[in-house]
Amino acid sequence: MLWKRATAHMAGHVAAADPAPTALPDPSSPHILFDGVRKTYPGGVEALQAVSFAIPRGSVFGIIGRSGAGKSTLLRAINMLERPSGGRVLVDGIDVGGLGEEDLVRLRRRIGMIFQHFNLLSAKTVRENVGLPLKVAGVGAAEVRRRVDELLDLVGLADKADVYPSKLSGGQKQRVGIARALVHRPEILLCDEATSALDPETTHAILGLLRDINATLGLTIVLITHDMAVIRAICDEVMVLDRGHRVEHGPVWLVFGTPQGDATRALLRPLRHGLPDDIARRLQADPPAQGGGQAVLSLRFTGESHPDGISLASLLALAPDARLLHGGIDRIQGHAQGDLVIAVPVAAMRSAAGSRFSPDSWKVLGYVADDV
Ligand SMILES: Nc1ncnc2c1ncn2[C@@H]1O[C@H](COP(=O)(O)OP(=O)(O)OP(=O)(O)O)[C@@H](O)[C@H]1O
Repeated sequence: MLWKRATAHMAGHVAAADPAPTALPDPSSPHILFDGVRKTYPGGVEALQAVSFAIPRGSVFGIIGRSGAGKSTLLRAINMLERPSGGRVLVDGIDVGGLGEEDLVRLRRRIGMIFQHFNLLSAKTVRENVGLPLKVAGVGAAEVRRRVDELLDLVGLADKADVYPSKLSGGQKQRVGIARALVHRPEILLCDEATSALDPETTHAILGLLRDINATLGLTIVLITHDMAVIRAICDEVMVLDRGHRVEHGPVWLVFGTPQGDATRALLRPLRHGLPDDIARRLQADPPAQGGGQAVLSLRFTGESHPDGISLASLLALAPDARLLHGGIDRIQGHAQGDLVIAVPVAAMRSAAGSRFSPDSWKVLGYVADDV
């Protein structure tokens, strides 16, 4: 089905140099499967320690972890740029570690790859950069031109075909990288920190392009990043890697809403709405002895009990005088989740505690004597 969709979209035939799959894969089987994959580098660094997980066909799958977690090693094991020391990587059920030279070349044509620093040849034009892998594969000049034109159109660079990379912005360079990665009509696209060198607006545009490509061509996209905002923007599932271990894996909304491990919580911290510094400085552990004052509460919504959003009426029912100080609710994969910091008069706390309104969790952060 994938090949049908890709071919229909690009409105062309598959050139002789393209690898042709012998049978259509079962759409419900994992596209890529890691089975106890280990990697020990010379010198004894254990970069991957018995990592097992599956990547669904046609998904956008994110692998996240801190620097040195083993992300690149894991990504590069999919096309055997990095050979595992143990375990297996299966692509369409085939153990890619057991492939001979020719089959490996074929496999690598089915797996496109883009990089943080684009890896373009500065002495070649955009057209030449994109067409080079086809030329190397022995595809005729007319077919190369036709295919390159299609791809430049797809990535929005039709007017830059004869320009050299030095005249392009970072985002345009990455678009060239994406076009080049798609020349063999791959079924899988690997993205190695593809947006790390780009500004936020360009990152947004490139992530949008990747999502479009995933939807239009049906490619499975596997990306590595250290930025949870990238995962939130385009991934269906995320796997968290820490010191070579798989520590968490699931749908993005679930991992964001209910992170299980310290590594995941640390990666999510920049996206959470914690207590603002100016309020933190004024917080006291107990209510003012003279009476009055405000309790500062943190409410957490994981997306499980209020997936359709947080009712304002129920917030008011919590305490009519409650004030929203800080916070945010995101909608991820149809689940409303986030954190709200509110102030409630201490006198109203008893009724707040008895309210029927229930965030997924809440706690009293402390008290302030006066209005915040
Ligand atoms: N060729 C190599 N030889 C020896 N050690 C290596 C080699 N490549 C990677 N490592 C080590 O393996 C571990 C995992 O590296 P890897 O590049 O996979 O991590 P990463 O999560 O991609 O990191 P980053 O986000 O910094 O790129 C690190 O401790 C790294 O120093």
